[in-house]
Amino acid sequence: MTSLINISEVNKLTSEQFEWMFGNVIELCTEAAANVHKKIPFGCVAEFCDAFHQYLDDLPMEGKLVILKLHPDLAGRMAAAGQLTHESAVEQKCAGLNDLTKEQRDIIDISNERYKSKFGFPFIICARENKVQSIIDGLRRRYSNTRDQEIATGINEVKKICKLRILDLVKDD
Ligand SMILES: NC(=O)N[C@H]1NC(=O)NC1=O
Repeated sequence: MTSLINISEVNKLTSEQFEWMFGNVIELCTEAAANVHKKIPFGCVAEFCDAFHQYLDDLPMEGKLVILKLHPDLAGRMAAAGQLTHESAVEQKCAGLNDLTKEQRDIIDISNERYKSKFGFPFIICARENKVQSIIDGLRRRYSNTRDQEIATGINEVKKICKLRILDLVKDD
């Protein structure tokens, strides 16, 4: 477990150090960290989170789609092959996705594929704020949304994931 660093220490990081530390607060998106580094100094953690959220809001539609597509499926092939990022692996375990029954695994597999073929990007939900049943319910419920609604919902979930990842790394002074 990494120890938390203060926001005033964050403000002193070089861009290389900053990208190393925050390059995965948005899954596999070091570009977000490079962009946010240009905005230092930050007064508090909330302001720091807002800068990442603003980065997401400012992306054009195509950029938002790239972000959504950088996420692995929940309980998908990458998880089975042990190829998740450390953060994603911890989050998926926390939601109980490592202990699925055969029936739950089949439902999630089929629902993930159905979702991806309708929308063209993976179903994204903040795993740490959910458990297996609410993930299955979300997969069912959100499938009937429009693509625009799901892009907005997916980005909103990325924001929640991002905030929790930041809170694992940074504290106020
Ligand atoms: N597909 C998906 O939601 N993946 C993400 N969710 C989460 O909490 N961590 C992830 O990698």
